[in-house]
Formats: sequence, C-alpha cells, structure tokens
Amino acid sequence: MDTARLQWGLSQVTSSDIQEALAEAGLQPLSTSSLDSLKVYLDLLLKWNSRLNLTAIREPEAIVRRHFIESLVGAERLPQGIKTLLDFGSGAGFPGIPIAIRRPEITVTLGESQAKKSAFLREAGRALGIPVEVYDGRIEFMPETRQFGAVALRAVDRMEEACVEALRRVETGGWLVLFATRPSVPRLIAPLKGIAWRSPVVFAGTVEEIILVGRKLAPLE
Ligand SMILES: C[S@@+](CC[C@H](N)C(=O)[O-])C[C@H]1O[C@@H](n2cnc3c(N)ncnc32)[C@H](O)[C@@H]1O
Repeated sequence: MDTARLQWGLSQVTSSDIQEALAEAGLQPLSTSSLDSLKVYLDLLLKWNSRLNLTAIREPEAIVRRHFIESLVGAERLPQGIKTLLDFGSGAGFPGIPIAIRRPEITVTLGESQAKKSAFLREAGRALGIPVEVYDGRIEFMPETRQFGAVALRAVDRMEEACVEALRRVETGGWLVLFATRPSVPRLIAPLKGIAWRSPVVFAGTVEEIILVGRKLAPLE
C-alpha cells in the first residue's frame, strides 16, 4: 500500500476495479459517470477518514467490497416506483450515497446525528453533484409529517428501537429496508406490525448478512 497516496486521500483503486467488484458480486455494470462518482466518493472518504474516523474500515479495497458493494446490492434490490428514501443513521453515507448514484430517480435524505459525519455528507453531496438532502440530527426529532417511500437502516445503534422509529416515517405502501444479520432478524421484526416481508437477499460470500425488504401495508395505529 502506498502510504503517501493514502495520506492524500487518493487510492489506487480505479473505476475499472470498482466495475470488476460489481461484476464479481453479480451486479449490473454501472455507467462511466456513476463509476467516476464512486471513485470521487472513495477518494473523499479516504481523505476525511484520515482525520475524522468516519468508518473503521480504512483499506480502499475493503471500503469498496463492504460499503460500496453492499449498498449497491441494496440499491439494485429496491423496488421500482420509490421516489424518496431516508437513510436512517447514514454515517459516512451508506447505503444512501451509493443508492443516490445508482438510482438517480430516488431523492435521498441522509439522516445523521453526529455533526462531523453530517458535515462530511454535505461535502460529499456537493463534490459529487448529487441532490441529496442531509438531515442533521436524531431521526426521533424529525417531524413525523416527513414521510418517505422507503427508509433504509444499516448498522444503526440500538437497531430494534431504530426500526420502530423508521417505520413511523415510511408512507403507507412504502418500504422498510433492513441491512441485518440473519440471526438478528426475528428480534428486529417482532415489534414491526403490518409489514409484508419479501424473501431476504443474501450477500454473495456470506451466509449471515442479508437485506430484508418489507412493504408497509397500512397506517400505524
Ligand atoms: C455504525 S454507524 C453506521 C453508518 C452507516 N449506516 C453504515 O452502514 O456504514 C451508525 C450511524 O448512525 C448514526 N445514528 C445512530 N442513531 C441515530 C439516530 N437515532 N438518528 C440519526 N443518526 C443516528 C450514528 O451517529 C452513526 O453515525
């Protein structure tokens, strides 16, 4: 690993390396401009991560494999017709930013309570020229009148409570999208009523990590 390049936030991962990783994961190829956006995002993330510790994963190849690919699997599996999506606890932008790149028809809101991370998310939106909204604060304080066609959660602290909060912000007929491990699913979905769950998507190369998508059938009581 070339430490000088990493220090400047420039990785040796190229757009074609990203395309290759997509193919290995069985994902559709991306356009040149989407690949370029992912590369800009990767370099920006590495640059900010060296000072702000936005993600514990530091190796560029591992960021692509874990964060980009998982988020893009989610993006590909989101049902058609979704117009708005809230990424609940977006952190360094996963899965929200790759979803905004892969599914430009969806207006993405990145919800993040830590100021340093929401500052990074704003900068990433600007650098990539994508129209993401950053909601700077805890989602519990977001007015419930804000409703979304989908709410996605990945690796959020106190995930059980977060799922209940998230469901309040899914419009009727909209989708809850959980990035979870298989053993955690019964505990996560037990308090969530009135959802029709689809079969989980299992990540290639793992047996435990899944994406679970469910449709909210009726307003909450
Ligand atoms: C472990 S990180 C994961 C981030 C990202 N989703 C990912 O998969 O890489 C969880 C993030 O959720 C944020 N978070 C946790 N609870 C939240 C809440 N109630 N409202 C907004 N952000 C929250 C934390 O600040 C943290 O940045």
